[in-house]
Amino acid sequence: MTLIDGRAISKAILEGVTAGVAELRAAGTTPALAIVVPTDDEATAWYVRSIVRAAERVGIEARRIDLHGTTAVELVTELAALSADPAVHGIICQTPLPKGITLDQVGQHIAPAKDVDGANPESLGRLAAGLPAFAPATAQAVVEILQREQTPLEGADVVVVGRSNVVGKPAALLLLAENATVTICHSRTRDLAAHTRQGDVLVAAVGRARMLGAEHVKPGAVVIDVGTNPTPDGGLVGDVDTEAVEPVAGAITPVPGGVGPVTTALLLRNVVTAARG
Ligand SMILES: NC(=O)C1=CN([C@@H]2O[C@H](COP(=O)(O)OP(=O)(O)OC[C@H]3O[C@@H](n4cnc5c(N)ncnc54)[C@H](OP(=O)(O)O)[C@@H]3O)[C@@H](O)[C@H]2O)C=CC1
Ligand SMILES: Nc1nc(=O)c2c([nH]1)NC[C@@H]1CN(c3ccc(C(=O)N[C@@H](CCC(=O)O)C(=O)O)cc3)C=[N+]21
Repeated sequence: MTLIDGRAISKAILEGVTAGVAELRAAGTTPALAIVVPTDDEATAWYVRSIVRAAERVGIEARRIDLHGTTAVELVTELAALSADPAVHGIICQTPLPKGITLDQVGQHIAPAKDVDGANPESLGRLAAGLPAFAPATAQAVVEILQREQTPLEGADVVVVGRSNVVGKPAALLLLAENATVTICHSRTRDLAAHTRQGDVLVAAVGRARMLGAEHVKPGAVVIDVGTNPTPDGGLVGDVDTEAVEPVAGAITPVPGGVGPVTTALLLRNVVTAARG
């Protein structure tokens, strides 16, 4: 069983990002990311700090805009202003959003060219149509990890558990583009384990601590655990019961140290892509 090292993958991606930033700066452009934070959620705050830290290291300017308890109108106005600001190349709007506001709604006001976390439904549509678009960084991280681990995807049976617009759905579209045979499971799926046991690759994006056990995993499968569930003692666990699955799986991403750090690196890579225009 291989424990996949997400931090090492993140480091390798960030080296490429640093080189890309240097090129842009030499040509007179300082790549800039706007991070809109409409929540005081603690897990989100951690993610934002980690984006800002990584951005500083690679030379990307990170502008943080705190809008706790904002209204839909205020949020949309801010996203539209950032979309029109030539000094801003990438925009990410953090979730969760205040009650009654959905990311699909406000995401429409992020210009697709700056939509580095794929929040605009237009970006998701373009992704589905096979047109160039930014995918959410987390969904990209799933595929990037599989590719770097040299997991064959063409013709492989890949099972994604979860169908959110941020993770499950775009991850399934990206895997389909790699010619995998993709099954998407969700809360209404009958006999989840019967499906997940077919997966040469299993992607868990549910948001339920340690929900998937040994009975859900095909022997030798590569398991990508996207879940980041806070524990009462301030820790973090995935959607997969890693200890139970270890004797069955071929490889697995740990939580922490798996998909999370790769997500941050890919978000910044997207900013460089956006800044290149
Ligand atoms: N590492 C990272 O970078 C990131 C990690 N995450 C983590 O990934 C996880 C998923 O996030 P997100 O997609 O936003 O979550 P959502 O809550 O939006 O979606 C969860 C999905 O899981 C499905 N689901 C819920 N319960 C079950 C069940 N019992 N059996 C099968 N499917 C079920 C839901 O089905 P239905 O559609 O039917 O309701 C839904 O499609 C969370 O732990 C989140 O913290 C999220 C973003 C980034
Ligand atoms: N629009 C939007 N896009 C997101 O991608 C998004 C979001 N909103 N809102 C919040 C969630 C959460 N999320 C994480 C990313 C990285 C880690 C991460 O790197 N975690 C570390 C550990 C953190 C710790 O130890 O506490 C790791 O997994 O190794 C965690 C969580 C992205 N999210």
